[in-house]
Amino acid sequence: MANGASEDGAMENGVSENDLSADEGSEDGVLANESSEDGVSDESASKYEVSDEDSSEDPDSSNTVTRTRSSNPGTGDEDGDGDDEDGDGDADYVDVTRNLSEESDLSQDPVSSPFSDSDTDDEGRLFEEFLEVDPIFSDKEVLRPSYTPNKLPHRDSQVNTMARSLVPALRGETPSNILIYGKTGTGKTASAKYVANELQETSEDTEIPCKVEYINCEQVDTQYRVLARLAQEFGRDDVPMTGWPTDRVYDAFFEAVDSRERVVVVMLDEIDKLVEKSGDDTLYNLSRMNSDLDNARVSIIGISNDVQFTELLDPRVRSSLGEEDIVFPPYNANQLRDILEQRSEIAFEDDVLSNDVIPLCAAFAAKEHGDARRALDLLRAAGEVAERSKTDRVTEEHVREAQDRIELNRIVEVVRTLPAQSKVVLYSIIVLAQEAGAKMNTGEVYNTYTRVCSEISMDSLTQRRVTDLISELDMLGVVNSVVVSKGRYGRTREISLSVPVDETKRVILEDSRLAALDDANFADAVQSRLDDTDG
Ligand SMILES: Nc1ncnc2c1ncn2[C@@H]1O[C@H](COP(=O)(O)OP(=O)(O)OP(=O)(O)O)[C@@H](O)[C@H]1O
Repeated sequence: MANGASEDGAMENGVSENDLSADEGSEDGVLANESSEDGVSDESASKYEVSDEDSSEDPDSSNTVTRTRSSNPGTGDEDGDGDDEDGDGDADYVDVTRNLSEESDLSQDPVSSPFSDSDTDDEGRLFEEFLEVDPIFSDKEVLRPSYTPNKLPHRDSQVNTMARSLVPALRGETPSNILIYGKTGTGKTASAKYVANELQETSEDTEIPCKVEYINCEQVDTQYRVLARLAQEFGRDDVPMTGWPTDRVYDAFFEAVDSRERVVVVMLDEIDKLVEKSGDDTLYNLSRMNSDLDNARVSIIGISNDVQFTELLDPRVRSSLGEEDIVFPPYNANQLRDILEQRSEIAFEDDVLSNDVIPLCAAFAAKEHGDARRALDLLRAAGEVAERSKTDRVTEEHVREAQDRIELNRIVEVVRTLPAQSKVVLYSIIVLAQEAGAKMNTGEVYNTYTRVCSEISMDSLTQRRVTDLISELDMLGVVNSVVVSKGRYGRTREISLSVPVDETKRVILEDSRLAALDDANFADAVQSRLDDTDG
């Protein structure tokens, strides 16, 4: 993940050099989770929160970031569709005893190495050079999203609430439906899967078995596919993934599930995707099944990072689905530290992390939105940076470099996926920034934009539309645009670039429609434009 960084691509990251050194007297010191516009300021960074309270109880889950997630424990098949999305096979519970002793042996015993003779030519020394360094990771896989931990610090109350709602299943009764909300990386899936595993294991000793079916609705996103998947899981292998009338698929699932006494919990992760794509029919049908079933009982756990999606539901579905709502608030820096500490004990060799590393990773992730996935990614990336620099210790500098690279990757992705017109607007801003100084106004951008458009024979938009595109670029964090007062000359919008020039330009020019700009020279045009403005 930490690739694609250019030498000059290092960006100002949000936590200052002094952030941690200022914390020496504080045992629990973490960075204050209050950020200035460009990150945690030096001032705020020298104040440390030691509170264990959640930094934010705000369940505002407007964040709709989605990603492919971990696999179903033991199967590697996250959505049950036969694919192993993360390609990790069945790596959810990895063997924590695995270590790199083989590599260490080689590195520590150069005599036994086939390349140990100093007279041998340099060819073949490639790996030896890397092996000479003591390993940093003892098991890197546990830092990846595909690993499901069996302890989840700071999620006791959510886990207990889930368990309380599901315990009737162990008595053969119908458990309440549950809706789980929270922003990305707040442990919703990890907690739900943990509870599901415990439930299934406990039910092995009871008369009536419980089965939890996990479905990721980002992949299985229509009623047909959900029902077909469920029918197949309950033994109806003959149900195709397309082609039957939906009623027939429903009947197949109904009969299969009701063929014996049992309790089935259908866990629909990213449930908002299902509802957005194909409405609430699936939820309606699943939630009214119990009144017709003779032997089996079905309940639903829905997981979403978009709290708004319930507005799309029929009120009957909404009330039946939301019998129990559980909110997963973002983690604060203290909580992320605990999560990282726990994971790092398995992931890293002893004593390779310097003291600042975990607090700094936690502080960066808390400053964004309390995302544990992000914190774990950063810790892993920092370890990889250290590994590449062939040191045997991960330091604060490695974390900062990893953070820069992650941030740069984010920007590259944002720029790459912009529509062509936005890329042209951004390119115009880059041209102006390079030729005429960091700050510019909308008129200057528009004039350069029309020149750029004619250079590549692209229709140009109106100035009003271009102003809208600049605002969108501002929202994406690619440019900074502020309205400044010019006294009696009124107000004007001042625009500047928030991303590294070379890297951004490179990504824009990858777009074949804009590639011709590589050779174009706008310096004269920009200069005459500025002369006009001055005049
Ligand atoms: N309390 C915790 N303890 C240990 N690890 C955690 C905890 N919370 C989250 N994680 C880890 O953080 C990563 C993201 O968690 P998870 O996938 O459960 O988030 P999520 O809320 O479902 O996110 P999304 O909405 O993006 O799907 C996983 O690697 C998970 O193991």
